[in-house]
Amino acid sequence: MPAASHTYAFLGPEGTFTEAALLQVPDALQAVRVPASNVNAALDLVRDGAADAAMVPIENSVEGGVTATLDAISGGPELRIVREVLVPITFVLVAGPGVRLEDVRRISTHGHAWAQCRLWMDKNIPEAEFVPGSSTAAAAVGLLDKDCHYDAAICAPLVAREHAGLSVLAENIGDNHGAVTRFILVSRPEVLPAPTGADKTTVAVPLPEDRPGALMEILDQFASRGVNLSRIESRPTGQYLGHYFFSIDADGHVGDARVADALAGLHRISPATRFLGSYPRADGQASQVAPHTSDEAFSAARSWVESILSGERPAGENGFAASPTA
Ligand SMILES: O=C(O)C(=O)C[C@]1(C(=O)O)C=C[C@@H](O)C=C1
Repeated sequence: MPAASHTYAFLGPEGTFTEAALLQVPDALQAVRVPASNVNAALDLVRDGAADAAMVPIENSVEGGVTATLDAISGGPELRIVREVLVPITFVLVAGPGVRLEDVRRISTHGHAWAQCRLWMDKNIPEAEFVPGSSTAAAAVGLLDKDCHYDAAICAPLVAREHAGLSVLAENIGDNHGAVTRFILVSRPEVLPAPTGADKTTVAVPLPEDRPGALMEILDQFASRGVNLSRIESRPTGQYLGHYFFSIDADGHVGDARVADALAGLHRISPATRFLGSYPRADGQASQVAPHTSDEAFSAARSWVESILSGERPAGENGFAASPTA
């Protein structure tokens, strides 16, 4: 993990939910924080060595995966997820001075924010037109520009509080009041956080082509080793029509024997599988491990095979038959 004097990039500008996620990382409070205009730009700062790590959104409880992030970390020079952060999401509708709710037609925000306020919009501003913004905060700050071509923005309450020129037209406009976005802190590939017992592992697995049951085989690598999946999404690789990869979050750490064995299985099936990191779960929830998938069970199984190969008398050679002297 980067030390306190390091540099963190994030999807900016100041006031994004991504910045709120970064501010949950204790090191980041004293560090240099560099806002980037999009997810790719934030990750490139890490790849180029200009930042030690970048905070980017990956998943929202209402709208699902942030495809810009899923795609950006799965291609290009390798990166590693070193931490995840959860942020509760609350939206406000803001406008410049003198604008009334009934005047609002064109509204700018991030696509994921717009998707989380659809029902409120249908009910309150049915004629609303979405103007895509690079982030919620960028859309809000854009209202202060004299050439702004939209009437209002959807952003975090904090942004409205920090800019005197913005007034709140409506509060709590998200359709799901329990919405949460998950963010990841991404570093260069040499970083691997130690196992904690409550970890998550992320991989990108290209689907082998023209192979019936390939997805079943991929899923079976996890299922047969007792590894739970918390997210699986298919994304086009972009190479040609019909070529997909799966972005997968699994419970556990690559240092856990069952996870390492599942990853080795994935690599046999799909050699271009990309390991994207093992890192502590934000909710601290420990993985459920069945006795036959524990590290001890894997170690005992390996020793048993090795003893067979070495010609030693394998422990438990008497097998399961009842001993005649028992
Ligand atoms: O625009 C922001 O404030 C962001 O941090 C991005 C983002 C996202 O990508 O989902 C983060 C949280 C909200 O769900 C809406 C937008």
